[in-house]
Amino acid sequence: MTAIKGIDERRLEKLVESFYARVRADDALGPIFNDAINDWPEHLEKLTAFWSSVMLTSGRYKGQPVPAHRKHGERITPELFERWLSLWNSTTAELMEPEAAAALQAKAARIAESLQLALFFKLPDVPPAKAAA
Ligand code: HEM
Repeated sequence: MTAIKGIDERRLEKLVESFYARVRADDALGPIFNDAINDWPEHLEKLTAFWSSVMLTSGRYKGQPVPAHRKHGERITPELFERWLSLWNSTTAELMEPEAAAALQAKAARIAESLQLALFFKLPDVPPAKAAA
C-alpha cells in the first residue's frame, strides 16, 4: 500500500491521544472506557500501534479486537458505534489533512461494521424440518 499523505506515526499518536480524550469526556462512551481501562498510556500506545498497522501496514499491533469488545458486549450498542464514528469523523477532520482524514474515516467505518457483525449479528433460528408424515 502506498503511504497516504499526512499519515505517519507521530500524527497517528496525536490523533489517538486527542480522540480518546474526547471519548473519555463523552457522556455515553466515557463511562465504558473509564471503567475498562486502568492504564491509559498503555491503551493509547496499543491504539496507536493498531492504527499504525491499519494505515501504515507496520504490523505493530498484535491483538484481538473482537474478544476485547465482546468482554463489554452487554454495554456496547449500535447507537454507541454511531457515536464513536461521529466523534472519530470530527476528530480526524479537525486534526488531519483532508485525504488522510477521509482514509481514516473509511477504515474506521469498515472496521466498525465488522466489529458490529461479530458482536450483534445472530443467525435467525431455523425451525426444525417437519418429519415426513
Ligand atoms: C461503540 C464503539 C466502541 C466502544 C464502546 C469500544 C470500547 C472499547 C473498550 C472498552 C476497549 C478496552 C477493552 C479491554 O481491554 O477491556 C476497547 C479496545 C479496543 N478498541 Fe474499541 N470500542 C468501540 C469501537 C471501536 C472501533 C470502531 C475500533 C476500530 C476502528 C476499535 C478499536 C479498538 C482496539 C484496537 C482495541 C484494543 C483491543 C486489544 O486489547 O487488543 N474500537 N474498545
